[in-house]
Amino acid sequence: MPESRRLRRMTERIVVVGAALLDGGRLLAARRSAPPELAGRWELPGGKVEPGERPEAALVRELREELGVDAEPVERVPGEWPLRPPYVLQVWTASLRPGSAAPAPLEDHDELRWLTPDRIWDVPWLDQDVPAVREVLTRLGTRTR
Ligand SMILES: Nc1nc2c([nH]c(=O)n2[C@H]2C[C@H](O)[C@@H](COP(=O)(O)OP(=O)(O)OP(=O)(O)O)O2)c(=O)[nH]1
Repeated sequence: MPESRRLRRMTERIVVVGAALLDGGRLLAARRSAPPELAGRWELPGGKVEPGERPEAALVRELREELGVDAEPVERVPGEWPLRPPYVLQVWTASLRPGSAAPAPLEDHDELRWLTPDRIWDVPWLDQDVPAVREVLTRLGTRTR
């Protein structure tokens, strides 16, 4: 690992952006296919913010790579949730831009599901995502679309 990256890891937290992708009051959940310890559990699609990258830009990039969609970040969901150090999860609500393809599980996931608020807990979310999803849920139907 380059020295700059090593130092960054020692001294800083690295943000993972998760997208609360919303459509018609439903939230998109994605089932991880890897690594083995996370496979089968559900998460908010997204990924690591690269050095120098704005989190909103990382979110748009990750959703294009993982789901093949053209997404627009809407607003930050307040809070920050610890993952395996040095990672922390931050969440933005997002919507599909007009003309975007429908989400498809292109990489990292093997199933996607649009969940209505009453169905949010039907899937086994990653333990570390539960508080973030709970926060998203409180905003569904109020601050969204
Ligand atoms: N995307 C995402 N990652 C999560 C969530 N919850 C959680 O613990 N993680 C973990 C899984 C991974 O260890 C890390 C994010 O890695 P990733 O594999 O999704 O991101 P990436 O595409 O940038 O990764 P990489 O393969 O380039 O290293 O955060 C979540 O809700 N969304």
